[in-house]
Amino acid sequence: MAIKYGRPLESKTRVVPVDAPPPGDFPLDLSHRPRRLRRTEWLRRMVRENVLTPADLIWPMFVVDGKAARTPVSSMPGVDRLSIDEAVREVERAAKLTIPCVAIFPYTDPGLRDETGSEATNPDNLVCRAVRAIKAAVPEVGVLCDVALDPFTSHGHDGLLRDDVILNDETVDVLTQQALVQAEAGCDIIAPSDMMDGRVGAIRLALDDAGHQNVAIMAYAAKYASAFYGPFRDAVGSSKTLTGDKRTYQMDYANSDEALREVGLDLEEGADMVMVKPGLPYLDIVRRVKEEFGVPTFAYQVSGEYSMISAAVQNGWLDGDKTVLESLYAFKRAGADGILTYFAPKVAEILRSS
Ligand SMILES: NCc1[nH]cc(CCC(=O)O)c1CC(=O)O
Ligand SMILES: [Mg+2]
Repeated sequence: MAIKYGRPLESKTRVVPVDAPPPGDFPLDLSHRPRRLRRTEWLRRMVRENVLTPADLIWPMFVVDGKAARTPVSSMPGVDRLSIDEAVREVERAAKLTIPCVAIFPYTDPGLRDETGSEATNPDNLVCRAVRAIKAAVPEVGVLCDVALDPFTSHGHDGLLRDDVILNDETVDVLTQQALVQAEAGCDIIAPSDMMDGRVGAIRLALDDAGHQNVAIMAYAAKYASAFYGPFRDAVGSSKTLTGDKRTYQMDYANSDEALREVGLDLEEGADMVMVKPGLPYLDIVRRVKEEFGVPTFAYQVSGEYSMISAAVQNGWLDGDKTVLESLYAFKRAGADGILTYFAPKVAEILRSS
């Protein structure tokens, strides 16, 4: 892949200072000169250890009710909420760019949100309608759906809330129904992002009972309670109503061994793939998970990471293409098999043109 940098320093500047020691002291008697392998683009390409391709990308999109509508998410420059017809067009674009999979997140009308997130299990909710339309138009692209109640609850939490406590087992029951309506709509990958205990096993069992043996599960297994999710909550419309934080179910960012226990449990319960989230600040976790389990391991470059880079690019402080490529190569280097990123279409275009 051609990353174009400026001309090499040597060709612009005189390296040897005028009053350098006499030329007889050079060359140094070095046994190793690692720079030899960095000398030219063909050589750098030849020894490159990791490669990023469009097949590494999962493209998250936000859908909204309406027709021919795109509404910008103000805290995510360049990202719009899409009406279903617009989302279908973007998935067609994903197909052309050979992006294998998209992830669909709904902005649920506030009037449809309630205490128990009942819209989550409506077989005709926005997500299910979007999935049906996408699979009908572009069946060759995979569709992943988040399982969690936060886009549907009036309080913005991922689970059922009673006396300020997020109920685990009762929530798992609802999530199982949510997964079923999504699978029924044609979703290929169910991705529980709620961090309730035992939900992967319950969902696997329910999917199998309903004949959905081929629907895969990508567990948000090591999902941390993170401030980097802020812009996403704007996008799905849960930030204004969210009461408190999610630290009783999402992980403490001070922990690392715990991530391995969480991943181990989700795999035992039947997860096909696991995810670490957020992304860049948690590459140590990606590396540990990949080394310990050797299963398909994904990372989510979350909304806050997207917005940080985009804001700096908008200000002219960072070069967008180079920064985005570098950030995604970092995931590959850490051992990720793929990355959920809002930069997916942009990156696929960069990769295609280089
Ligand atoms: N449970 C829902 C969910 N699924 C993905 C994200 C965050 C994604 C992003 O920030 O891009 C969240 C938000 C949260 O847990 O509060
Ligand atoms: Mg867990």
